[in-house]
Amino acid sequence: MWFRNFATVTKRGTFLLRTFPLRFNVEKSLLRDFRDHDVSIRLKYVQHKGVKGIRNRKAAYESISRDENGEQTAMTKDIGNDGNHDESVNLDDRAYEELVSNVINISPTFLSQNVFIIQPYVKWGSERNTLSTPDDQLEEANALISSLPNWNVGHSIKIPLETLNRKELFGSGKIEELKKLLQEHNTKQTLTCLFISKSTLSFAQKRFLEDTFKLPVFDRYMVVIQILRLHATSAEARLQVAMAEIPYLWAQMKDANPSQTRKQGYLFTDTQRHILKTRERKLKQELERIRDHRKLLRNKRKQKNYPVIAVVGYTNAGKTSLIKALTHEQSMQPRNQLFATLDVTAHGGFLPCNLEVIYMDTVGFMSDLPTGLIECFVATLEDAMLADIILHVQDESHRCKEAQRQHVEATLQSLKNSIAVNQEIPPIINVANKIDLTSSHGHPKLSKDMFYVSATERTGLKELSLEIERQILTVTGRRKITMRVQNGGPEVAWLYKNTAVTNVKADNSSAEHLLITVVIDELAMQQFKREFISANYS
Ligand SMILES: Nc1nc2c(ncn2[C@@H]2O[C@H](COP(=O)(O)OP(=O)(O)OP(=O)(O)O)[C@@H](O)[C@H]2O)c(=O)[nH]1
Ligand SMILES: [Mg+2]
Repeated sequence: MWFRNFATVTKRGTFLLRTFPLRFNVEKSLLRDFRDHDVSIRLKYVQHKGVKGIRNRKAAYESISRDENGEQTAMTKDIGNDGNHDESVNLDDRAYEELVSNVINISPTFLSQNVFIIQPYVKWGSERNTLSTPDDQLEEANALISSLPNWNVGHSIKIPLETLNRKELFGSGKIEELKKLLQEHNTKQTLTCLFISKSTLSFAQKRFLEDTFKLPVFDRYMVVIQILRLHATSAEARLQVAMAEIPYLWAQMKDANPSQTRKQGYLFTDTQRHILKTRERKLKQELERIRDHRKLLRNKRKQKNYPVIAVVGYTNAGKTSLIKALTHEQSMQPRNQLFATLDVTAHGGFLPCNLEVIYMDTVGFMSDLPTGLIECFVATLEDAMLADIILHVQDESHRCKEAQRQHVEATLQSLKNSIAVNQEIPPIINVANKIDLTSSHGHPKLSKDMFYVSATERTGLKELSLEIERQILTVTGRRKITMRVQNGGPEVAWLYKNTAVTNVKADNSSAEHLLITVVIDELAMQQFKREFISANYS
């Protein structure tokens, strides 16, 4: 029979429906059907397993750890990137997905959408955004939508409001205005949804707007979550994105007025709350495990004594492109999309003095995102905050570069407080990228506080590398010194093994000696002195 797919006959001749309470309406009709056929039904809630694949992930991480203890050849593996190629993770959870799609319209499949964007803004008073203009905000809203494949901007407008905190967001006058506008732009019924570019809308606001305009309504949180879901490929990123959804779902559930939601066909049951709680707990445990794993990797890097340079900045500023230009790592893929990078990854490179360093690529920042969303990525940004220096990459060609710079600086400050209370922010080198797109291209400005580069045209990189080197040597207590050593002696092999050899030349005063310039830290210096005390170094 057709219902055999989700029902089994028990020994007592009753049916066990393997279904989920969310489908209760469907089940009720099923019940009627079954009653008509005089069959007794016993409903059974089959407990979903929450975050599936957790055991797989444990095995995956154990295998990563095993790998690390084994033979390692490539530098990238050596410096310990997290399980980016871990395909075994499976976050599929039908019950949860159903809850998500009911509550926040997040679609697991990325259907094409023709979007009407509304950018609300406050003209006067304390709620006014002083950092970016409504046009800039609208441009960012457009970029967010364009970051999703098959999502097009049908039309976009700015709407001035007195406050963003009105219960229904828009007053009745504005609602009528918007209805007319929508009619004008939707004569062929091609618009599929509304995007209100505000960090979050309350459950009530969303339902009210959906009822009024007869279209699904998205806020920034929902759009960003869709982008993050799409771009999250590694185990860690997927867990973080999964975690990022939870506070939003809780907030929506808290918002929902039971009588109103029941009327509209949405009812948050205790079972749903239980699903959410279970998933949240499991995700937290998993992320905690990843955090510990990252700590291990960090300690390993520390033991290897590689200086670490964290590359941070606003999304799309060119962080990945800059690392690619500095390391020549061809496999890196910069993309013209917001939140293209969702993992903190390590990439090996060399400074002009030949010192081997690690560049950490990080998740981009963006303004007007709820803190819950950012907090989920905090663990990965921990690596950045504990680096030796930070490169703050800024898009020099962007109209809102100043607002973006301020936003990143403020976020770094707040990260400092939330991650490591006693930790000072590492020294920051400011990098103005994409100068090929500015009028000063060809005549780059010179400033000691800002390094002007083009990652794609590879201009300004030499000066930047020298500054990185200068700062790295200072903060890590390394020195660049020239030693006079026996030609072919054990000192030469020792120096090649334990230091970065910058230059080697013959000693004009003695054919038996070489002058070797190395970058060496204090510990290695002491060891060298102990082993080759008679060596003549200067
Ligand atoms: N013209 C020009 N384009 C650049 C330059 N640097 C990066 N881009 C482009 O800017 C876009 C974003 O570059 P990414 O390197 O992915 O930027 P990102 O900061 O890593 O972005 P997220 O990972 O999304 O935060 C890509 O299309 C790059 O090709 C540059 O110097 N000049
Ligand atoms: Mg990137």
